[in-house]
Amino acid sequence: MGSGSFGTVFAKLLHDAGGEVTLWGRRAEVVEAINTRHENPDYLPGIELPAGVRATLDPAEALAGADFVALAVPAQTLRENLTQWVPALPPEAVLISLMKGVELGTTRRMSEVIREVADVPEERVAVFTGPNFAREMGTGQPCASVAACVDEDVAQRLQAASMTPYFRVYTSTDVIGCELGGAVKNIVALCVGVVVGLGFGDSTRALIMTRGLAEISRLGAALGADEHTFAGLAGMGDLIATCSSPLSRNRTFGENLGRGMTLEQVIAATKQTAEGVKSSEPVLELARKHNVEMPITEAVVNVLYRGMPIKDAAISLISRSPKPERYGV
Ligand SMILES: NC(=O)c1ccc[n+]([C@@H]2O[C@H](COP(=O)([O-])OP(=O)(O)OC[C@H]3O[C@@H](n4cnc5c(N)ncnc54)[C@H](O)[C@@H]3O)[C@@H](O)[C@H]2O)c1
Ligand SMILES: O=P(O)(O)OC[C@H](O)CO
Repeated sequence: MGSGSFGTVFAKLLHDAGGEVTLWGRRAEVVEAINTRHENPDYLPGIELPAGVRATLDPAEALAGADFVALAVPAQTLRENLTQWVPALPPEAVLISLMKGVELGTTRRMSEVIREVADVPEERVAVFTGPNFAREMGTGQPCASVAACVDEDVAQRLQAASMTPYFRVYTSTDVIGCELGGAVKNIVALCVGVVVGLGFGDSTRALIMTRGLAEISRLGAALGADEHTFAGLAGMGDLIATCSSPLSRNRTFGENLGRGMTLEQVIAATKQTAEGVKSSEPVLELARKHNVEMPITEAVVNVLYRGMPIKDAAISLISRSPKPERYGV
């Protein structure tokens, strides 16, 4: 459900893994291009989609008879979209979140929004997350991800439905950790982007990534995640990919800010979803509720929403009081 970059490439993956897939899209020209040209020219130009991946504008048609319903809309529109789709959801279908965000206003993770809106038990909600750039997956580059569900059997079913010769899937029952890894790395990538845009090198980048992982782990521990998750694909793996790649929309957003563009200019230049921008405030709110320090997230929020000049935010980070490295973890 959602035919942007990731919804489209996930449909291809499920098809390549042997599934029968129908993709829902909201724009007629995208649906038409997928069905006739086997390409999504707006989001994945140049990537050939299998003829078996069919697209439709009708959510009920896409949902009919589905074993898995994968949700790939922007995190902040999920509640509104899913509310409309609930009457057409097959009663036994597993709902998969592909989204890496936290809801503004409620601080809910995507799986929590899904459970609330669709009124389903946690055993029917899974999360699929890892270091996966749509364009790289779309060209069949070797990649891996994590299929997470509190019910190990459901995680294994999703694993079986998404493994291909080019794509490896691991299972996890740590839904909280997997979701936090995916959502908070976007905020760290925004910060890394700023650092890159300012012209700093790999030492500074490694500093932000490492301390970023420390604050993801602190929040995870406070929310009941398994800290081992953050050393895996959904944690460190995705952090490395997103903070290192020019393909990342979040890193690119930060880089444009670091180069001196105004926030309005960067927003206007960003054509795809950079989840960290809107998720930064709810993540900070979540951290405050649980007495967790997240200085990088706070610096990002200060720059994006509180008018703090980048230079002041940088000084606030580097001049924090001296601490042992394991502080708070
Ligand atoms: N692109 C990637 O490489 C990648 C990888 C892993 C996870 N994700 C996650 O997948 C989710 C979707 O991101 P994406 O990369 O596909 O974004 P995208 O910007 O490429 O596509 C977003 C899609 O949502 C649609 N959309 C926008 N507003 C909508 C609304 N109000 N109602 C319904 N549909 C709407 C757009 O038309 C588009 O089809 C994000 O949470 C992202 O973090 C993306
Ligand atoms: O382009 P980004 O920054 O949304 O990152 C995409 C994926 O989450 C990378 O795993």
